[in-house]
Amino acid sequence: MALYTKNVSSYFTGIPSASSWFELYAAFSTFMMLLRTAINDMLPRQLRNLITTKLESFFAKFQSGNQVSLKIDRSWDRTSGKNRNELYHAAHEYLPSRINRTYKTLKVGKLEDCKNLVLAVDGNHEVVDEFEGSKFTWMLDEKTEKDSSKPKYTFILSFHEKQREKAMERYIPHVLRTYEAMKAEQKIVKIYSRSCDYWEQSELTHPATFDTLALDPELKKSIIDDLDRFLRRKELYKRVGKPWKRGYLLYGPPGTGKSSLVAAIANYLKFDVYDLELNSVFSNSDLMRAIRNTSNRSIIVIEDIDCNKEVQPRSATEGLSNPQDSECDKDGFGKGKGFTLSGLLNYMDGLWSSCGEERIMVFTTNHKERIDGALLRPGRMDMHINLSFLKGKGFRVLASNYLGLDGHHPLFQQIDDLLEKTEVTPAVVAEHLMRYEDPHHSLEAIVKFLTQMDAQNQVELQFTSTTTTTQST
Ligand SMILES: Nc1ncnc2c1ncn2[C@@H]1O[C@H](COP(=O)(O)OP(=O)(O)OP(=O)(O)O)[C@@H](O)[C@H]1O
Repeated sequence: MALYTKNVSSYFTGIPSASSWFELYAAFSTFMMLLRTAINDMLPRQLRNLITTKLESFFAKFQSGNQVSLKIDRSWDRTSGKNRNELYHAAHEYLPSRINRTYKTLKVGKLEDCKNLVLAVDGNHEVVDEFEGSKFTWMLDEKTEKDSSKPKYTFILSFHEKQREKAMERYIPHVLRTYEAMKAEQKIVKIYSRSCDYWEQSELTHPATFDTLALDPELKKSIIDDLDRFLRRKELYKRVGKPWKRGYLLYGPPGTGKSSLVAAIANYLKFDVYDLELNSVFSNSDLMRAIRNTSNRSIIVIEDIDCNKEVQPRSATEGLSNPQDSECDKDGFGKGKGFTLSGLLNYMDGLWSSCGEERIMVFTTNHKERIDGALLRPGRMDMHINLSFLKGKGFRVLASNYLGLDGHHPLFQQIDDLLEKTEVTPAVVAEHLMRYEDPHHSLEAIVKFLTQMDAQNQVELQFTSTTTTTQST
């Protein structure tokens, strides 16, 4: 025991004092600072980066056994009909914004219909993203399967298994949130059109806004108010058990601004636009898949709905359907035997409530009277917006847009009077306003054009009344 006590005390007497430790620490810190400065001064940055990368990949080899890999396919499940994988699209947009020194090759392009350069992750190279002190490695994998000519894209997300919880609960939600924020911040409004079974996206470049639309100011205000109210009412829709969606019917002659209004709504709400051509839909299940694969906060546009025989008044198409079609109509969606009005109605009524929120559905037509009454009722088309011929107040907007005339002009009154007497679309007047650079010349040309139209109308009117009188005598 005595021996043990002696040994222990001699052991403690060998330990340096606290001040010695501090001296040692200070010397070590100074040495490290000098070393770091020397390395920074003597080695070029590229060489330093190379050394760091090599060291990282060297140590990574020893950790690969603990790596977890997640596969993020572009399509989730083709058979279920809900195949758009939001996480894939989020990664696609998010990763180019995280390019750092570990990223060596990058796809850069300038698309015809996009304003900015587009960046994309190149297959074969990793992108390492740091989040809360942990590394998450992404890789884009491209495979072409035997029975398909189209390549299949998959993102592989790898991380240390210790980070599993962080990845699932914080990192992936962070990627999705960042993607949503980027979309809102960068104001990238997309337009999607269908190609085969996919929605192909491009940037919506249509510059129309509510400011540039030549519309009656009261109508314009009522549309904006309706949109704002719709956005505010999430809770109300939930409380009353209605799907959070709104349907608009835009009707009026060609060239009165139906497509421009869709673009103005999209630019105002920052909602993506899905341009659904019913002629490319071959069955109810096809229609269901197309609508289900649209994202939240979007506008689904079905243009020229009267041109699709399927949505004309049912009396007009009664003779066309075959027994198989009516069989598949019972549930609204058949087994691919033809697309029907009831398929569309069913979808609008209830089914889409279970998949997605904040949807706006816009139908456009030049002939409202040709549309089946069932489609027109509130709940399906909540607001009917008549886009008509140009009148004085609308003309002021065009004069401001095209000629920069914001105040008064002596010819305005004459133009207003002529517009009251003629039926001319904003598209035609806009076309005339483009012809001259001088505003006064432009307005004179408009006066001349409208006067001619008015005179022609008078002649036609006279001719019609003469013919009617002759017939009756
Ligand atoms: N109300 C409007 N305000 C401003 N510009 C308009 C308006 N209407 C038409 N225009 C001009 O005319 C062009 C064509 O208009 P737009 O395509 O929006 O009409 P539309 O009603 O959708 O026509 P269609 O029925 O043939 O598809 C627009 O690009 C725009 O320049």
